[in-house]
Amino acid sequence: MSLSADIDVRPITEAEFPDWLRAVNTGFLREPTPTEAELEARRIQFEPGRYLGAFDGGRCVATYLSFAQEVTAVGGAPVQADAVSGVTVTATHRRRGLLTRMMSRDLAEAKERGDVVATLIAAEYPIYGRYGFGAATTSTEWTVETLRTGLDPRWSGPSDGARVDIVDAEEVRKFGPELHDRFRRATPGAVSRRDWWWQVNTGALRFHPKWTEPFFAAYRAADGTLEGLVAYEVEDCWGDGKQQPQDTAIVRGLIATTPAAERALWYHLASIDWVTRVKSGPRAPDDLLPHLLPDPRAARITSQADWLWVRILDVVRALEARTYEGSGSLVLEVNDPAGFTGGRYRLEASPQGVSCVPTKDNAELSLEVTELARLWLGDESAARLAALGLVREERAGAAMVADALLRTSRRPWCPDMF
Ligand SMILES: CC(=O)SCCNC(=O)CCNC(=O)[C@H](O)C(C)(C)COP(=O)(O)OP(=O)(O)OC[C@H]1O[C@@H](n2cnc3c(N)ncnc32)[C@H](O)[C@@H]1OP(=O)(O)O
Repeated sequence: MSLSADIDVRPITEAEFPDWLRAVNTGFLREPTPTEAELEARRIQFEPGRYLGAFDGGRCVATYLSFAQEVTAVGGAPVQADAVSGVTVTATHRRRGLLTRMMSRDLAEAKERGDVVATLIAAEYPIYGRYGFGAATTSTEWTVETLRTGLDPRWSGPSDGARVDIVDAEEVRKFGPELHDRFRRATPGAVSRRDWWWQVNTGALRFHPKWTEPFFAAYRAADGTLEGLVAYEVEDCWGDGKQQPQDTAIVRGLIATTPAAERALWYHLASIDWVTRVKSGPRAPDDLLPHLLPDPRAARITSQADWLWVRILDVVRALEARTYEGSGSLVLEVNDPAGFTGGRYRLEASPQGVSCVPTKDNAELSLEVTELARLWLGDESAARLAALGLVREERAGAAMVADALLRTSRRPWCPDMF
């Protein structure tokens, strides 16, 4: 067995990409050898310096990649993020510190570059807290029993001049990116999508053997403005004796820039003949969906879990990038064992503006950088973290002040997996 120190952790060359991808597939327990189609499709994204590998002898035994992303802060500002993905360590080399070596290197480079945060979607909860990441958004999935919704069974589209139309993948590639840009800039926690995302999700780049073309439906307001898009597939199922269709519509993604678009697209899904069940896919925990239905109990929560994880690399820029609904002042003592952004800061904020500056004043709330990430987008409550012993009030009532400042009227949401 090689010691971890004998294993070289470094950026891969493009020539090493096939071996690296084989290691990714091995780590994610997929068929190891990539097809030519997968190799070509994934190679498009390759960025020298941002793809790390660990090599034992000639073999790639661990993988890690990062790419530039924007995550929307509370209030709509795009924040420069180091998005982390493709993290694997082959089972033969686990628990020897390889992830720690790759992560330490990448976060140091992100800090050096000036990224404000790092982001990822965690495969398992216990992996990333030790590196300063905190779960910053929650994802909820519903299953809707369409026959119970109480919707008018004769519904055939919006009645105010707006339209829902089936559109082709090619059209989606044209208008989707601009619609998504409007959507994500208005949605704290949402992240930017690369052109590659649209290619893969509309079938222009096909490498997954099980990928099938979904249906796309777009919503246009009466004045013609495109305000929503849903991609869904339908699982065909007929009841005993073929007397009753029982199809399930599975939503791959639904984005909308207005509540009217959201309503019309859910009504569309809940009104498709043969479809008796709609699986919503990942939504915000305070999504409008259940309450858009006359009988909200027709929508049942089928899963709820942490989704986007954030690692704050620059406390001042992260806290100054967002807006605040309340007014107040709070001294935070942030502990960052990795040394990127720890310190004592005075946050002064109101709907009119914010300042966050290093201070020598007494701390009022002490917390790890991990917990600050959980609070940053407004999804978590400082009072709850205090009750859990995860933040400490140095002044009585400081957690309540933090909540009045940091919490938001709508919860953040990241619809994407990356
Ligand atoms: C953003 C993404 O890509 S998410 C996908 C993550 N990848 C996977 O889940 C694929 C399967 N798992 C793996 O490949 C590996 O187990 C990894 C990448 C999760 C961990 O890699 P390792 O090299 O084993 O981690 P490393 O040895 O650096 O561990 C550092 C510490 O984290 C702990 N740790 C690592 N993984 C886990 C885990 N899954 N659960 C609990 N603790 C963990 C280790 O025990 C160690 O703790 P210690 O410092 O107290 O001893």
